[in-house]
Amino acid sequence: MSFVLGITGGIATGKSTVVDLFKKYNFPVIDADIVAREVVEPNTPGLKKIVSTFGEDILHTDGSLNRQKLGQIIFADPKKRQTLNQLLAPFLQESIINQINEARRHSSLVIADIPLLFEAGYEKSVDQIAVVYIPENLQVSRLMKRENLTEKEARQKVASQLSIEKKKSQADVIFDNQQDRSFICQQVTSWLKAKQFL
Ligand SMILES: CC(C)(COP(=O)(O)OP(=O)(O)OC[C@H]1O[C@@H](n2cnc3c(N)ncnc32)[C@H](O)[C@@H]1O)[C@@H](O)C(=O)NCCC(=O)NCCS
Ligand SMILES: Nc1ncnc2c1ncn2[C@@H]1O[C@H](COP(=O)(O)OP(=O)(O)OP(=O)(O)O)[C@@H](O)[C@H]1O
Repeated sequence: MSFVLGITGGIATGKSTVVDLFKKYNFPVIDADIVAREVVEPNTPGLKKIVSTFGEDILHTDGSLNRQKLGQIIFADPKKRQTLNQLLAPFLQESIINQINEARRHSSLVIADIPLLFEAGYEKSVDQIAVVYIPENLQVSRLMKRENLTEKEARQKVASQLSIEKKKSQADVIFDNQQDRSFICQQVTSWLKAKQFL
């Protein structure tokens, strides 16, 4: 029986940093952000639904999705964000669950990197949930730095998700990313050893 560890956290709390460590140990990773790109590639039913809801203006001239424009719309408007989430949820869920099941056949440990794990209800699809945690003010400052945003823009993005404190309170495992990368690396390695995956 293989074990599925769901990894989540808030935007810019360090999920990719943690997931990269699992990749270094060669554990398979399902990345929900990649799946979210695949289901809206040109000529997919997902993209057709987006166009029928948000209009042709949401496309680049080559017919691909203008992600920046859609991001600007949905991070500023909770109703439109909910519309997009509901519209994509079935496509995302089918693909994520299929990929998890496929990876389970080849590995004793499967990592599912799902930023919106709690918001989208994937709790039952994984065996344990790890939350990559930093306090909100640090989250805002790392996000501002990474994406060159103003504080207002960064706080708007952070507010579009369940708060990091609520996520932390629902976690089975907490990876604390407030210090340097060697500290988070130690926590991941300890978890792998405790679970006898190393
Ligand atoms: C709005 C979109 C087009 C923006 O694309 P962009 O390339 O700029 O960002 P990217 O996809 O890399 O997402 C970056 C981060 O934004 C956050 N995020 C993405 N979508 C949402 C959302 N609907 N609500 C809250 N936060 C979100 C996540 O933390 C994610 O890791 C894109 O994020 C999208 O299609 N979102 C809806 C799909 C979704 O729910 N993705 C998350 C999978 S769990
Ligand atoms: N321990 C750390 N110390 C300082 N900076 C860090 C640390 N961990 C990550 N960062 C930086 O913080 C930012 C967010 O990290 P990362 O991209 O891993 O987060 P994420 O949760 O995957 O983000 P998103 O979901 O938004 O893609 C990046 O610019 C990264 O370089």
